[in-house]
Amino acid sequence: MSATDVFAPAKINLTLHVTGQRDDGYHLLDSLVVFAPVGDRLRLTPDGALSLQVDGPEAAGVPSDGSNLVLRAARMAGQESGQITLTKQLPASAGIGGGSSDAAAVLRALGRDVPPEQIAQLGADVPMCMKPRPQRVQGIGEQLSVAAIPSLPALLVNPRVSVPTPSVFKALRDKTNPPMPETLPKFADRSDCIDWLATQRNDLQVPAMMLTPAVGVVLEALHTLPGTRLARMSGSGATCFALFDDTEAMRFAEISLRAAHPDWWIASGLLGDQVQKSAPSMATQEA
Ligand SMILES: C[C@@](CO)(OP(=O)(O)O)[C@H](O)COP(=O)(O)OP(=O)(O)OC[C@H]1O[C@@H](n2ccc(N)nc2=O)[C@H](O)[C@@H]1O
Ligand SMILES: Nc1ncnc2c1ncn2[C@@H]1O[C@H](COP(=O)(O)OP(=O)(O)O)[C@@H](O)[C@H]1O
Repeated sequence: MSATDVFAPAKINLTLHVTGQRDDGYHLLDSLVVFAPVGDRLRLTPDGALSLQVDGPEAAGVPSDGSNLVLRAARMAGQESGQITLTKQLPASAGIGGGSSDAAAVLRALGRDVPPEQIAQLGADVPMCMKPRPQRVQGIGEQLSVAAIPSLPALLVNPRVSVPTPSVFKALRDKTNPPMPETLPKFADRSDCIDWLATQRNDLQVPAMMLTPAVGVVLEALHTLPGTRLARMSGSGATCFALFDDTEAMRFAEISLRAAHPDWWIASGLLGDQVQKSAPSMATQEA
């Protein structure tokens, strides 16, 4: 039998409003999420007992045992056989949901009906990664509604410092912040969308910068690039994104950033575009 290849795109929180906290400690969110054409790749081969091999430029430190979300998702779907190779292109613990997107990609590839409540047990980010398209995410990550977002030329930048999500939530002082408007605006065009995004927030950005000063260094570098319209952190960090008016401005800024910071993980491409299953167009560079 032949192998199945799946693409697990990076998740970007264009906004991330923390609007409350549940009794169990989980935080209520209101977030606009898009996906990028950069991501991990998975190959599922149907022979032998269920096993996982992790390779690729970002594999270091990613577990290949039963704690990997890929194996947890496969077992949850009732899969007992087959070799899975996970090629990590996304840095781990980076606020771009790498592990969650990997888990969702396996569930998509296996095509079994797993109840949404079970999928959410893999992680708050996994439900939104099941259908990688622009969406508004509420609750603790389980309430999803499709959103209309124009494609956004972006740089994604990680200073190669991992940030544990629980510590960032813990460091957030005010847990109850305003949500996004009940009805999202209808964007006339890309520029209109970026203008509106600039009025919104990532409430985890300040606590992440306090815990990890490198986040502030990245944001400063992105703000000073030519053509940056908006720079913000994604998720709990440390990956940040910068948005541009067009792909030319994005590429120009990318060249300058790569020259200044050859040690950072940098990717570029159109966020929110229909993510291609097998032919991602985002360029990445290894350190
Ligand atoms: C912050 C976000 C925003 O999209 O992204 P990342 O930074 O992980 O990419 C997510 O909510 C993260 O989702 P995920 O990383 O899957 O979370 P989980 O594994 O379920 O939870 C990790 C820890 O984050 C905290 N957590 C997570 C989600 C949430 N709504 N409230 C929380 O307080 C809890 O401390 C939890 O123990
Ligand atoms: N497939 C996977 N890819 C990356 N990390 C994984 C995976 N499975 C489990 N993990 C563990 O999950 C943690 C969070 O990883 P990740 O999903 O990349 O974080 P984030 O959502 O912040 O980007 C890592 O520290 C790693 O130990």
